[in-house]
Amino acid sequence: MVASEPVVLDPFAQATVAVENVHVRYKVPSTDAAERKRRSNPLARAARTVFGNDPKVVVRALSGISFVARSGEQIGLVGQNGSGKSTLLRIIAGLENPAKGRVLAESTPVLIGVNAALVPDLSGEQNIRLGCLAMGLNPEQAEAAVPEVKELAGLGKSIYLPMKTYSSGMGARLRFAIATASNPHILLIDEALATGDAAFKERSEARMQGLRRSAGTVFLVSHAAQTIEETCTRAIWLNHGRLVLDGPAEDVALRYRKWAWAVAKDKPDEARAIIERAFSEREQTHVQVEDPVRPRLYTARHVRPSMAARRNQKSE
Ligand SMILES: Nc1ncnc2c1ncn2[C@@H]1O[C@H](COP(=O)(O)OP(=O)(O)OP(=O)(O)O)[C@@H](O)[C@H]1O
Repeated sequence: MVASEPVVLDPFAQATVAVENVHVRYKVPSTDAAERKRRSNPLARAARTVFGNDPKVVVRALSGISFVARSGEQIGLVGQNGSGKSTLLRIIAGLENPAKGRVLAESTPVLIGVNAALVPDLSGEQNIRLGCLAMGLNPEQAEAAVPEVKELAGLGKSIYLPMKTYSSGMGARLRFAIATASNPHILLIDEALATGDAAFKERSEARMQGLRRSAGTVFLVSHAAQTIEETCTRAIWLNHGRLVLDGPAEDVALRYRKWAWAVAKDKPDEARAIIERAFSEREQTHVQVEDPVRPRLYTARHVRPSMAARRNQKSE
């Protein structure tokens, strides 16, 4: 009997984004008096008193984040305030460089609200054209996208008014509609859906489903575990910049909700136990992207005739 071959599943099949051991640190001034005392020698302390500079502390926004996103996945990022969700989106969008590690994407990721260079003095309609051009559409494509973006934003006559007159929710709706107009393969959304009303939520969810069908990858940051459960296929839970759990959206959202409940009810031991259990059960993803090895090209001056060829030359 012939032993059957082990089946090797390719975890990178249809990969759209690979995040490889990403670390992000910020060096920021701190007014903490204890920090001031602990960190400085008398000379530095005297200099700070004179020049008024606060000592710098390092904030570790992300520590060793690794995962691979694939086509058709809608990935929710959950975690408490300051856990690193927005930082991760900015790193994927290429707006910041990690201190260590790297991100590879198969096409340009579009981050809602930042990539679209909108101008407050222009009307919503003019901003649609501008935003579409900024995302790489040509003038004809931008013009053709206007009606659909207007309809998705659903701002009525306000679309003809300057954007500076919009409420934050109206601005968010327009940004969402513009960002999805270019049919990005990789779409990054930071709480955009939370700002819309019920009708807009329905339309934007339908639009996101359309994007998923067209084999894109959507990242969605939300504090609401329910939003993640309802709209995502997979979820990543971040805590203090570390990846706690990465798995099916329902499973991750359920555990995150239990943890948030324990925190809210002031049960730190229970909350810690939930995090530790999640850490211990987590399957560590090790991402290592192999750079293609370029064949070395030798110029003619490096090509030396073989010994035999040289002997033949001499004997002739
Ligand atoms: N530009 C920056 N300079 C210094 N520190 C920063 C900067 N941006 C983020 N941080 C810090 O990095 C950590 C992660 O912040 P981030 O905004 O990614 O968290 P978040 O999970 O998106 O939070 P929230 O849910 O409140 O939006 C925080 O401690 C924050 O203070």
